[in-house]
Amino acid sequence: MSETKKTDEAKTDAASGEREVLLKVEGLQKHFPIRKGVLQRQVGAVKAVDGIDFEVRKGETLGVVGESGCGKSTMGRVITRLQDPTGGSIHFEGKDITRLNTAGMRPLRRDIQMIFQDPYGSLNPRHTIGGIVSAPFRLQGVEPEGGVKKEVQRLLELVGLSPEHYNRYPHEFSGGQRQRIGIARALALKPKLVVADEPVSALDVSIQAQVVNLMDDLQEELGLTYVIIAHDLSVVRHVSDRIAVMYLGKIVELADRSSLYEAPMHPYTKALMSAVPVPDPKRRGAKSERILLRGDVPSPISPPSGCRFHTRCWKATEICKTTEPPLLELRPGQRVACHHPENFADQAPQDTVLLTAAKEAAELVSDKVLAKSPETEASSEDAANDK
Ligand SMILES: Nc1ncnc2c1ncn2[C@@H]1O[C@H](COP(=O)(O)OP(=O)(O)OP(=O)(O)O)[C@@H](O)[C@H]1O
Repeated sequence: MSETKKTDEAKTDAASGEREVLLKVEGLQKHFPIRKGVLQRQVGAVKAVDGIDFEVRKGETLGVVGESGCGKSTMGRVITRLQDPTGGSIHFEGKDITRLNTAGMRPLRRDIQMIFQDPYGSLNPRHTIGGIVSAPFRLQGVEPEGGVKKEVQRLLELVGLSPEHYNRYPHEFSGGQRQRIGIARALALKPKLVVADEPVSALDVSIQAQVVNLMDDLQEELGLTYVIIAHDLSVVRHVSDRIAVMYLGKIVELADRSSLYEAPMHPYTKALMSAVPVPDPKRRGAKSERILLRGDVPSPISPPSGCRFHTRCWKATEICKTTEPPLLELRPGQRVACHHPENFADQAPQDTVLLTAAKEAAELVSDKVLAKSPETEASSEDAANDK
């Protein structure tokens, strides 16, 4: 994806001012029960989201990244209350919305909106664009000033479409245009929080940046707050103020964008970052730093003990298998859950013997990466000696 318009400095400046908290999530869980037999007894649960804490401040963009199956979409659906959480709490503008029922949530539906990944599936093909974008007004019984049609046409212009598109049907539009229609619909009621689940991943790479830029411009114009979910960092890297990295239902790192890019601390973050192509010619050697993760994300039905990433991590030692690392603020604005973080002092220096899985994982990591931290270097030597 090409560069988005905003400069790094502008976003960093915006992030640095402490702003009011709009959304606060504590200990959030979403477990899907697995039932079996005639009596449909519960025999287990898919722990899609398994205890996460974060806040979103007014006017900021929080990017949420992680591989497929890490629980990002579930998190998005739970914080917008499209699904009920199993545990934990969600506060919006200081109000506890964790257990609000449909009627209780109705007024909040104006303030919290969601944009979905699939611009083809999320628009009803039998409805005109006018009908689709005006639906929120009908559902909420809102009559905008100047009438619905005028407001819808204004919204279409706002997202870069023509007001003449009002009577057309979704099939007449390209993927990028359809996503603009989805954005117009989400913005109709002037929401305070927009949760966008993979908003551009179904689109052609050439138009991904256009849609992300549009969202960025609209944020400035309308004072929106975003949570943008993506499976890799390339989409969110230029527009996020802060980024949360999710792995198997947990947040493993949460940091200001610049801290995350300059010095990622969780090995999983580092692996995700190494998968993003680097356009900078000065870093031509970067390709050799690519970290390949072995296998898929383990099952969220029975996640690995201790640190959930230990089965794929090249730094994992015994403590990683036995003790879950807490999400700690190791540097201001950078929270990490790791016993052996990158770019920071080892949190369990006494524990140096690598697990077998780590030795195997290390084979997929270039020497350059392993050599970056003295602790890893020592551990990889141990691994080599162990063989
Ligand atoms: N309704 C459901 N019932 C049972 N399991 C579910 C349900 N929804 C999601 N899951 C499971 O929860 C886990 C997390 O899924 P989720 O879609 O939230 O992940 P994700 O990180 O958004 O991945 P993707 O990018 O593929 O959507 C997966 O193992 C998924 O199979």
